[in-house]
Amino acid sequence: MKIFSSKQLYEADEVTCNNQNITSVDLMERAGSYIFTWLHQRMQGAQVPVHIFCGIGNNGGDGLVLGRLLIESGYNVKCYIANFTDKRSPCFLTNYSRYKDVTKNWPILMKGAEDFPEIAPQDIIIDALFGIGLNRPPEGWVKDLILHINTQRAFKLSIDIPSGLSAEQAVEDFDAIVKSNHTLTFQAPKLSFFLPETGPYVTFYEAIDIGLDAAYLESQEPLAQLIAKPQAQRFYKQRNKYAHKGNFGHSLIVAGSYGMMGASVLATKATMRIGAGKVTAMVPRSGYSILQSTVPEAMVKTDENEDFITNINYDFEPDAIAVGMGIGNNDETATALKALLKKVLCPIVIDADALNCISKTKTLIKLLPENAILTPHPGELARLVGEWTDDYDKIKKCQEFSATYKVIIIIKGANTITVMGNELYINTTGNPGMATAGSGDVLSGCLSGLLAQGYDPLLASVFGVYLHGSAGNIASQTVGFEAMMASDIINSLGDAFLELFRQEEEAPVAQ
Ligand SMILES: NC(=O)C1=CN([C@@H]2O[C@H](COP(=O)(O)OP(=O)(O)OC[C@H]3O[C@@H](n4cnc5c(N)ncnc54)[C@H](OP(=O)(O)O)[C@@H]3O)[C@@H](O)[C@H]2O)[C@@H](O)CC1
Ligand SMILES: [K+]
Repeated sequence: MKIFSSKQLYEADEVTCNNQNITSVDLMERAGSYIFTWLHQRMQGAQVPVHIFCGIGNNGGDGLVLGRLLIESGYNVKCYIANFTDKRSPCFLTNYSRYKDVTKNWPILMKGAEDFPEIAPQDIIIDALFGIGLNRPPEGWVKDLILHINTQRAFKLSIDIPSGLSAEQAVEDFDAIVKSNHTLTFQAPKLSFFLPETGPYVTFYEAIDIGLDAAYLESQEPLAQLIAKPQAQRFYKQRNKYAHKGNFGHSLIVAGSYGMMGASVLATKATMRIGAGKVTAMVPRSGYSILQSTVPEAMVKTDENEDFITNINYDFEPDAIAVGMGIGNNDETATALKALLKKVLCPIVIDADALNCISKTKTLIKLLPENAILTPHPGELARLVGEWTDDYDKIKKCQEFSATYKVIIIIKGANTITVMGNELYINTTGNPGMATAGSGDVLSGCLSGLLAQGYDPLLASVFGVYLHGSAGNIASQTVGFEAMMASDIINSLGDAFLELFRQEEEAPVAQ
C-alpha cells in the first residue's frame, strides 16, 4: 500500500473533485459518512454520549459531518469547537451551518479551559481537532484541551490522524498529541504512523477508502510503501516441480569468532530454512565441530586461524554472501573483509561487525558493491550514517547514504524500513519478542537465502524482512514475547511461507 504525503493528498482531493464532478463539501460528506457508518455499526443506536471535538479546518469539518449524521440517527451528541483561529475553512463553515440546521443543541464554541467538558469513562470522544493541516505544535489552551482529552478514560477515536501528530514531520511537543485508542485515517495511513518516535501514538488504525482518484494515486511516487500480506504474496516465486538444489543457489555465510559461533549457526540455519539450495559456512577453526553438529545440512570451510576469520577464500562461485555476524573487530578480519569487497561478484549482505569495520575505514565504504544490503542495528547505523536528530532525519541520512553508495539499508525496528535511494519500504510484520540476541543474524541468513534463490537485492530485502517478521509473529503464538529466542524465528520460517497464502478476516491493524 502506498503512503502519500499531505501535499499529494490535497492534490488528490482536488483531482477527485474535478474528475468526479463533485465539490470539496461532497467529498467531506463522503469521508464523514464513512466514519459515521463505522461508528454506527459498532454503537447500534446506544445512547452513550459522543463528545466531538472539532477544529476549524477540514478535520473539524469531518467532525461536524459525523455529528450531524449521528444526530439524524438519534444519537446523543455533544459537539465542541476549538476556536483557535478566525480562519475557518469554507467546508467547515458549510458543515457548521448544516449542523445547526438539524439540532437546537448547537456546537459549544470553546474559548479556554473554562469551557472544557466533563466526560464520563463510558462516553466516547471523537478527536477532530487537527488533521494533516497541522503546521506547528498546539499551544496554550488548545494544548491544554489535548491534555484534558488525554486524562479522560473514555474511548478516543481520532479522525484521519491523532491531533497534534504531523503526517510526515518531526514532532516538537509530544505532550500535545491526542492519545487515541483508534484512528480512522483517510485513504492511506500516514508515514508518522510507522516511525519509532510517533508510531506509539497510533496504537490501532484503519485506512478508509474515500474514493480519491485512483489514476492520480496510481501515478504518484509515494513517500513510502507499506509491505503487508497482499504485497508479500506477489513477491513469492513459485518453485518449479522439476527443480533441483542447483536451482536455489549456493550461499556463503562468513560469520563467527571464538565465543560468537552461535551467530554463524543461526545465520546458516536461517539461510537453509528460507530455501537456499546449498550453504557453506565459513568459520574460524574452533567453529568446525559446532557448525557440523548443529547444522549437518551445511558445508563448513574453516579459516586457518583458531579464533577469528583472517582470510575469506572460497573455491566455488557463491550465488550470495552474508558477512559480518559475530566476526569481531580484529585487524586481520578487517583486512580479509577488504579483500572480499574487492573481489565479490555476487549479491552480498553486510551485517554487524563487518559494518563496524566499514564505518571505521573510509576506503572500505568506497568498496561497497552496488546493491549490497546493509543491515545495521541502531548503534551500527549511527556509526555508518552519523547521529540523527529525529526519525525523519535518520531516514534522510539513510537515503543520502544509500544514493551515494548505491546500497540498500535496512533500518531495523518495530516497523523495519528498507531504504533504496529515495524509496522506502515499511514492513508490517514482527513483534517485541524479536528484540532478542541472534534475531539479526537470522535476518541476514534469510536475506542471503533469498538472494541465492535469485530474488534481486531489493526484493530479497523487502520480502526477507517480511518473512522474518511473520515467522516471529507465528513463533510468538506459541512461545509469547518474553521466551522467544532467535531459533524460534528460524523454526517458524516454514510457517511464514504457508501463512502467505492462508485466508483470514481483515482486522484493524495493531501497531
Ligand atoms: N484529500 C483528503 O485528504 C481529505 C481530507 N479531509 C480532511 O481534511 C483534513 C485537512 O484539513 P485542513 O487542511 O483544513 O487542515 P486541518 O488539520 O483540519 O486544520 C488546519 C487548520 O489548523 C490551523 N493550525 C494548524 N496547526 C495549528 C496549531 N498548532 N495551532 C492552531 N492552529 C493550527 C491552520 O491555521 P493556520 O496555520 O492558517 O493558522 C488551519 O486553519 C484532513 O486531515 C482530513 O480530516 C477530508 O475532509 C476529505 C478528503
Ligand atoms: K484528528
